[in-house]
Amino acid sequence: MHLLAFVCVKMAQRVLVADGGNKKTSRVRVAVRLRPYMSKQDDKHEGPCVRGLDSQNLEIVNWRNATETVKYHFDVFHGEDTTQEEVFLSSVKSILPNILKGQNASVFAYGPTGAGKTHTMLGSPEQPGVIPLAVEEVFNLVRATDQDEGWDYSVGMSYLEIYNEKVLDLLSQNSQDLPIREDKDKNILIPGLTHTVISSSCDFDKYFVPATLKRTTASTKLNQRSSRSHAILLIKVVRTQRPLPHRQQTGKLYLVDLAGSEDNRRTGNQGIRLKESGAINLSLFTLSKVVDALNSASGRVPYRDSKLTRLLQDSLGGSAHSVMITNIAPEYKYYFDTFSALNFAAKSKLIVNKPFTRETVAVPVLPVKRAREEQEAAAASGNEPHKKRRDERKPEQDSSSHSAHSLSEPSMMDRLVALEKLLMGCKDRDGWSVAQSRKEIQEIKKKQREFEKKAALLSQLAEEKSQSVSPSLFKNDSAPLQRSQSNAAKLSKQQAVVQPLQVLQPHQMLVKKQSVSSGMKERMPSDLVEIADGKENLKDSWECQLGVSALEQYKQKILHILNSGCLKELKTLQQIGDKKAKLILGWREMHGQFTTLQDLIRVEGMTEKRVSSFVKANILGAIGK
Ligand SMILES: Nc1ncnc2c1ncn2[C@@H]1O[C@H](COP(=O)(O)OP(=O)(O)OP(=O)(O)O)[C@@H](O)[C@H]1O
Repeated sequence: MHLLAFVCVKMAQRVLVADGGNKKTSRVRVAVRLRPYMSKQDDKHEGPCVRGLDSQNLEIVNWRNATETVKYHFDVFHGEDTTQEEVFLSSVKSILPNILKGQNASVFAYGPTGAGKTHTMLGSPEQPGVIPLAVEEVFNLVRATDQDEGWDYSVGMSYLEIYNEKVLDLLSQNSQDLPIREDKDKNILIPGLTHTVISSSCDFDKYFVPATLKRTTASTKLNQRSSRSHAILLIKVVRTQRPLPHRQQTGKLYLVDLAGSEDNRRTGNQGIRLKESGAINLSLFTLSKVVDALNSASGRVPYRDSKLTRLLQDSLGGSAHSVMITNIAPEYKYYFDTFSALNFAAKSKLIVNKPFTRETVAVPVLPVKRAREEQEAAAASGNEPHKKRRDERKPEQDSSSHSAHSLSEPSMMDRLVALEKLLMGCKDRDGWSVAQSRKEIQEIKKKQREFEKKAALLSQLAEEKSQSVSPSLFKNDSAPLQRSQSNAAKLSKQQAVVQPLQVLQPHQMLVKKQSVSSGMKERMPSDLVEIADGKENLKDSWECQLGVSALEQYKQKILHILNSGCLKELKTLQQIGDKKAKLILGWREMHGQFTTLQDLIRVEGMTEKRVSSFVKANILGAIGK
């Protein structure tokens, strides 16, 4: 053999074979699973607030008008009686063959805490969930391949959790926070993450079961064994062709059990639980922003804003065949979480991925090329030169325009970490300058504008869709979905719905006691009045004295600031500090406008009492001015 040829063969490298021309699109498939009704979760015996209509449709009571329902349409609806096997067969099984062809696939469970995500993904020995069933199916598929086609298969696994924004290896004894990197082909890599080759589903259990026991869980008021982290299991199938040039295809399957979105008023979280909850909600908030950005085709998708979205980059708007299973609970105490989860699921089904096969072949390369590729491989594994590492921190899009700022300005991640500190009530304000704050608000406002544009588009689409849906689709012979009659009176008070102020006509009220004195406070005493019908509705008499229309005008003014105010304007409101103003901006970005002041109850940290006090302080403050 010629010496040069020998060197070249010795230097053979696996290079990527692009098949970009074959890219087909694949919409994210969205399934919704309703957990069975649990009477112990319904201490007020109100019955369910949501129910299935058929295999794709469901309805939930409309919180604005309890006599109406809001209907949703998904790829699949799994009712309360659906078995684990049925969920697997109808939502997951069909995407698995793709990973044997070198394509990526992902299944992730989303939903409020206690709604059944872990049950769906993990299950129990008696009722195995998506993870054990999918792993078994992968081995079945490998066994069923035709040996004569000349491919060898190898299956491996990695397993990690994202806990308090740290990536921890569940297959390692002493895991540190692991870095996330992206190679030149946009593959997300975690240098240092354990990859274990497995030969059967029994072999899988050997590693998976003890690792799962290490996952961070804790008891909250809503779930005795609540997952406090996002768990991501990666099953990697590598197939290598026996004859030269040894083509190699790698398919990855991500099985994700997300931590539940949480309302800390109901979970009773405090201390460490509250801190975990802040991290969970922040990453789920970023997930929602990613979905919004993908739907609005707005250019930059904020994948890098949380570790979760960075790792799910390929599943949402990337190259994976993705299935999202949204778990919901039927009891009224989950009502608003269920409503948000359904809205998130509805917008996720608009996302389109572009799956394709990533293949490498062994080809001879010249030493100079090898040197460059080695550099790139080093970059991916984190051992690159200093300059390269700095480049990696650039935002995903438009790197040229950002690079000039990269040295002087903190990254989005840094600012989010600072925001996270604030959300967690940490007093450390280092690196949180006015300029940064302002810049962040600009970004939030920009996102808000995009959101509004998208909301208009979505409502237009929804309208078009509702016109095109045949009436029989929502045909429903069952009795209307309503709260149990015996509790209806109490319930109107528990829902975040304000009774129209007109019902509080002065002639209907009996003044129980009234203080007589002068001055601002005395003009608006907080004495109690009783509604003539003898019900428990007690109202501050300052509201009565103000008159219905004046009161409504003040409320509308406050609502206007809540819906359109920037950070500074929000902070002009009584009882709204920096932290609360940011939470309001965040809520607006996720859910749009507040319909009534009572909607504020849905903002983290706001209780019914705080909302009342906020309304009172602001109206009295405005009158006093
Ligand atoms: N489809 C179902 N059938 C029977 N029981 C269920 C079902 N879904 C959930 N459960 C039960 O409901 C409880 C809460 O479920 P699970 O722990 O899976 O919720 P989760 O969404 O993972 O909550 P978290 O986010 O707090 O971890 C568990 O006791 C679980 O066994």
